[in-house]
Amino acid sequence: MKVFKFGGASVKDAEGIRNVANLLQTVGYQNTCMIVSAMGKSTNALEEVVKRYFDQDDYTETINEIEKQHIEIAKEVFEDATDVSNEISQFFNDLTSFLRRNKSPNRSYVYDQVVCCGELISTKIISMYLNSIGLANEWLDVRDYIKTDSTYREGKVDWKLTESNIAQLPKTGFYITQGFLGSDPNYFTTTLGREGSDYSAAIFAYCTNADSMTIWKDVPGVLNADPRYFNDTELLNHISYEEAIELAYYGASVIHPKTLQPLQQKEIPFFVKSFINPLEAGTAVEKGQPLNPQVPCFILKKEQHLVRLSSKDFSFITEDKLSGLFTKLYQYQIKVNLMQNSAISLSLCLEDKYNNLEQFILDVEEEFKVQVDENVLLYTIRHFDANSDSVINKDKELLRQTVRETLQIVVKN
Ligand SMILES: Nc1ncnc2c1ncn2[C@@H]1O[C@H](COP(=O)(O)OP(=O)(O)O)[C@@H](O)[C@H]1O
Ligand SMILES: N[C@@H](CC(=O)OP(=O)(O)O)C(=O)O
Repeated sequence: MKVFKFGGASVKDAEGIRNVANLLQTVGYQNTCMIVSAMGKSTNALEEVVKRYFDQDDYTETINEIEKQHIEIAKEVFEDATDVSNEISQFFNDLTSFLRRNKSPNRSYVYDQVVCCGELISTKIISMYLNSIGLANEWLDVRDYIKTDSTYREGKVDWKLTESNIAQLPKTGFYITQGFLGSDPNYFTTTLGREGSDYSAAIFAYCTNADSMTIWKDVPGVLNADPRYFNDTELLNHISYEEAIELAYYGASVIHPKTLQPLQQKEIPFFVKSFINPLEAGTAVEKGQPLNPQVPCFILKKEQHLVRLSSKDFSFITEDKLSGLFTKLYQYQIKVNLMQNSAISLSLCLEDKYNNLEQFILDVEEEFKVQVDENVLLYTIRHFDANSDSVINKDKELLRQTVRETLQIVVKN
């Protein structure tokens, strides 16, 4: 069994869907489990529905717009789109009636019940389309396979149950299922964190003992920097699991950070390839492979906040104070991407996905003097060399830290 993952960019429109069909015919699709994300940016659009619902704004227009976009794509790829359009409309009717019936004030729970539509619909359209052109496949509801706890928006996988569910699948066949989704013990939908479809693919690869896993991207593979922000990027032909984990952890968004660990555990060969040129080798991630070519790798994380905490009374920032601060950061779901301390101050480069920073600051400013630089940039350079500095505009450098082969620099935006 091999596992393929197609992200939103690969299936964003009719041309993308046709390209996926051609790709499958070119590289083969027998004994394959194919994990697919929502089309294009539909998860963002569904997030808007949730926002409107809780803001008590009209959300039906937004739902109608998303439904229309999917039906238009379906009409472009199917000769007769009646059946698929009915299926699509059914999903949106169910979504609207869920929102009308819902009494739960739990935003994260509602979020998961709403945004799951993106993946459910994209896989339905693609599965029906591939069947219609002779690529016989079976559509699976991933919520029958990937089981999680009830941490909505960040479901924690119950590996034992998930493994035994996926073990029921015959190892031959061509399956199409959703990335990003799971279900909790009550069969309510959960999601695995934004951009979590790479991780879903790794879960399937792990649980099927896959021969390989390939994620198909709009880039030739893993590059030594994100081509959106850096010029003259180079393709990394081979990297080790460890290197890939480090790159993903520091923010190379081409691979979701949770993806590598399950693959590494079973040493499943992992490829990142271009869905535009599927026969090109891309990047191979394998055990013990040295970085090839040996070049510095640049990672940019945007929307960071640099927070400097210093004691008001000149007392040392000791372990007990650090422990209190980190407990609060954990409670507010604020991620620490870099820290540096001195006797009486602590600098933290933070990511505030859930908009809790203001609350955190209010909570600590009785004890600490707090200075904040909002919306700063964090650059990480793995395997930096003497020339690496010149790549980054450091006019407004705020912080610099070197740990072995990794240099990190925080700059003003
Ligand atoms: N080191 C890197 N190498 C290649 N692409 C990168 C890297 N870092 C970030 N990216 C970005 O990742 C994008 C592909 O990942 P993503 O958008 O998550 O794909 P999908 O959602 O389709 O799975 C590329 O378009 C590129 O801009
Ligand atoms: N659709 C989800 C899950 C995902 O992984 O998408 P993509 O593969 O397009 O990054 C999201 O946008 O977060």
